[in-house]
Amino acid sequence: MKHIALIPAAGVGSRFGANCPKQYVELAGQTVLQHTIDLFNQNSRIHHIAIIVSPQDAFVDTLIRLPERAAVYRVGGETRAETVANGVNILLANQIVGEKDTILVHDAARCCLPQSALNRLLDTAGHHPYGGILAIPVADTLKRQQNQETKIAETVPRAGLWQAQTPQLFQAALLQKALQNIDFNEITDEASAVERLGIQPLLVEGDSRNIKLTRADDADYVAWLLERGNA
Ligand SMILES: Nc1ccn([C@@H]2O[C@H](COP(=O)(O)OP(=O)(O)OP(=O)(O)O)[C@@H](O)[C@H]2O)c(=O)n1
Ligand SMILES: C[C@](O)(CO)[C@H](O)COP(=O)(O)O
Repeated sequence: MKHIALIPAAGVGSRFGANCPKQYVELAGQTVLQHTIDLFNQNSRIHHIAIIVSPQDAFVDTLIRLPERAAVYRVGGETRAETVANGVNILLANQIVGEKDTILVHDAARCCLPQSALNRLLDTAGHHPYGGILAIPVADTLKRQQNQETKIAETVPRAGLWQAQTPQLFQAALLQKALQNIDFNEITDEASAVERLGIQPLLVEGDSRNIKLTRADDADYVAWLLERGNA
């Protein structure tokens, strides 16, 4: 059984607001996507790294150094879920991944994933038939807003609530089935698609450093984390 990393990198980065998609912004000496590719390339347990970009991507060929274990697939979709579904389909159709091999879906924008968290996910969920995801227990008090207004409707009890991170790891055939015949706009992570099959993936303790570069004001912290190195 092999572990394959699938990196959806077909987003436009509208919340980040740079003059190119945020995965191609340079932080700590190289692009965000290059940092993400390299962190999987540093882990000998990862057999292949599949980078899924949009068919119109104008950056990947010039800005990314591909390690031997990695390949680019130009099958990105309109939504993150569609990008992942297209990626899983092409990997299975071309027998780059077998049905029982695991796929670790990881946001290109989470370029600070520590190796310790990646190994914890592989150790805990790598052989589990229902897979698992990195996540961290919610630490802040949660408020629900009143309809569209910026006033508090209620405080939501946080006990038992976790924030989902990536990687999200599943056997390839299960992930393909979960992403078939669904509304991609309703799916914000792979686990929620698998949950719809009545399956309960594992929650594996993530790491607060595994943040998703989302807005411009995340950039300084992400750059600082990258400069320190990820253990
Ligand atoms: N159609 C899409 C949309 C997103 N992604 C990827 O999914 C990851 C997480 O998405 P997000 O952080 O939301 O990135 P963007 O969609 O680019 O950002 P925004 O929503 O601000 O436009 C990113 O690596 C992004 O490139 C993708 O592959 N295909
Ligand atoms: C998959 C994810 O990173 C888990 O937290 C998140 O749901 C992606 O959300 P986005 O809005 O597509 O960035």
